[in-house]
Amino acid sequence: MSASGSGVPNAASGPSNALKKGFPHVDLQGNDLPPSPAPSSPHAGRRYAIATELVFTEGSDQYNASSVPIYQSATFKQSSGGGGGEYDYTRSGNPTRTHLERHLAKIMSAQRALVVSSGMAALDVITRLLRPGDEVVTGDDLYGGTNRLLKYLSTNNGIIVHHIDTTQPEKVFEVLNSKTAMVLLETPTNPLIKIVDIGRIARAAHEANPSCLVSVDNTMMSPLLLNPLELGADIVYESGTKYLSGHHDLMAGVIAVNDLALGERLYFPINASGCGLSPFDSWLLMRGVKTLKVRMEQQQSNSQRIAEFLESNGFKVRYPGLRSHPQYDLHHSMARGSGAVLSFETGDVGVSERIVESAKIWAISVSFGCVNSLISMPCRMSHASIDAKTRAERAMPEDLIRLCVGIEDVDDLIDDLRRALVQAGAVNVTLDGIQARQGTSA
Ligand SMILES: Cc1ncc(COP(=O)(O)O)c(C=O)c1O
Ligand SMILES: N[C@@H](CCSC[C@H](N)C(=O)O)C(=O)O
Repeated sequence: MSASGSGVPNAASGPSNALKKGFPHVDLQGNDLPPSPAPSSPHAGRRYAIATELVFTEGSDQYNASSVPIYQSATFKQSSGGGGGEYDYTRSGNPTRTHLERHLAKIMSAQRALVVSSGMAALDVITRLLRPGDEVVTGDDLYGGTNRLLKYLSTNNGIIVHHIDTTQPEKVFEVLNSKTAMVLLETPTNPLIKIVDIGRIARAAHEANPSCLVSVDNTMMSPLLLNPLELGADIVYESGTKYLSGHHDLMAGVIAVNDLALGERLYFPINASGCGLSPFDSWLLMRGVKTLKVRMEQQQSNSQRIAEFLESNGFKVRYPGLRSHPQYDLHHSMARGSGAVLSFETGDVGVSERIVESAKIWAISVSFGCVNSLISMPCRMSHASIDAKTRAERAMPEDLIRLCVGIEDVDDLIDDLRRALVQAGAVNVTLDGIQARQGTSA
């Protein structure tokens, strides 16, 4: 529809070329359009509770579209030969991506957010801040892909990587020094669900080297449950493939910072390499994030019931919602919930394999954060890129089963798991119920 409201563009009375250059908002048919459609959530910071902010957006879309338009365009016409338009080329910037970035910055309580093509692309962008000779201090339980990228950087780019048990801050303090350029933390860790004291380690890292960048992978928690920037981190990043989008229909990575100069340093490699998120995936992620709270709440309450079911039947379960978790208090001093990933041991790799293969509702799949429940064996799947010797040194149980809990009916999930445990021979069945087999659980 034309801005005049007639809906019929008048091509015959279109402006001259000179006029078009002089009036950038006049379209080819001569309609005087509202300003360049750059929909956004322009207010920095949250004004409402997160449940509201997740769905609430304000924009300057010319047609007041409720859902952000997908600007599926590689280039943007300029009003003069000197360029200068808000957007020129989608690798450098795109209105749909900007809309998402501003929305995420608000939700993540950050001054700036950047969205890229995957969680690993986000870490790649962050580690491009490093120079040969720089030291990185990180955990000994990390997502396999993170471990792989760090190994690549230490083998090929002269970065010195220290893998430390970050659940013990004193061990971290021993290696921090003036060359520590980055501390890279995951909490809870994937897949051992270990908890890291972000604030304590961030303070020590900044003392050792004031320009050290403390980066936190917040994928397991999402901004709904944890805001690492508020605990002293400089950079927070997440795989948007997981909870932020929630449906396993896209790959994305999100980086958020409060320091705008740091944000510019991170934007540079995104534009230079071209890993910014595509317009369509930006739109999908924008749609997905609106339901983060309802999804996560259901996933968490299901997880709590499932963790209690397994523990009460004699399995060693790792989940921060269980009082038996050795860092229960630390986790809940930082986070507003326990998340929806848990892992447990059976004591026997063969038994674990049979459980995974006997489950029906639980899909055998890597990843987490989806509305569907997933089951996997990290040592064979998500963490297979960590060699067996390193896995053993880091005490990763080969029989570990990871459950990534979805939004299904929790009784159905428990029934399916119980049946898989029985079918796999993981439990003794008596009139009183089931119990993990003697010697199979810790
Ligand atoms: C904790 C964690 N961080 C980062 C990533 C990387 O994300 P992506 O798969 O979107 O590259 C993953 C999984 O892939 C992960 O589990
Ligand atoms: N083949 C992939 C495995 C991805 S694992 C995805 C996710 N982070 C998880 O923990 O399940 C790879 O080699 O990266």
